[in-house]
Amino acid sequence: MIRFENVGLRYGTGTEVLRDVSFTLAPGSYHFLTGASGAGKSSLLKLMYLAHRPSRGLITLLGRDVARLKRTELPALRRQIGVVFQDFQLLDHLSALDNVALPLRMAGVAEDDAMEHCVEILKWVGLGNHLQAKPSTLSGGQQQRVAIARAVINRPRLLLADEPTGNVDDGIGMRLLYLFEELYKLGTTVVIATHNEALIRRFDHPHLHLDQGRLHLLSGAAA
Ligand SMILES: Nc1ncnc2c1ncn2[C@@H]1O[C@H](COP(=O)(O)OP(=O)(O)OP(=O)(O)O)[C@@H](O)[C@H]1O
Repeated sequence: MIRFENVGLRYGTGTEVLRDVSFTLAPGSYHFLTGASGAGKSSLLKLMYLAHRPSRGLITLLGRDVARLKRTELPALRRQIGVVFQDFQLLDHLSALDNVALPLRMAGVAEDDAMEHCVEILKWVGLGNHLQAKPSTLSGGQQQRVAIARAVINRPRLLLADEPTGNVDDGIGMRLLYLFEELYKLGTTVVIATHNEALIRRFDHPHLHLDQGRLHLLSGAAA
């Protein structure tokens, strides 16, 4: 699913923020991505989404060597990936419901089915009373949940989420993790960056742990 070999990333002329990162994620695996603030978690997720190119090393994503990928091939690859980054990238002229429906409409899903599914998922993330709200009228935590609903709605092959429980209380955080768990059970490969030790202790998944730009794989029980 994802293979990194001796990957390094530097921004501009600065020092490397990721160094000699090597790992393989099997299809259908679930990993938490942990590490102190500034350790490089967001940078690693952005490499996995091809929002950044590595300064060195090899990345294979969904069976494709990223270095050989043409720019025109990028959108089709990204449509197989659900992402929740820290800036939620919602479309402000659309309602919460229409933001979540976007991936389904792009995939040609029948409108009635799409609506039913979107309403259901927005209710699950606690936004049943905000279906028609524009993102700018929602709180940060609510916008984050719209972004999460949009990322999971079409059962992506790969789900990447950056601090998805960062702006919500523990009850909603647990619901979100159950949502990711459901997706994982359906075969999605999941990588969740988080600081929330209390929540992730409830789920026994291995950790990709970043420490000063270097990656260590920790088993769920040891993490
Ligand atoms: N666009 C950028 N330009 C320059 N430096 C950057 C950029 N993005 C991140 N960095 C630097 O890269 C390092 C890793 O940042 P990153 O955001 O990946 O860490 P993080 O582990 O996600 O942190 P946090 O938990 O606080 O979100 C930091 O030193 C940061 O200052």
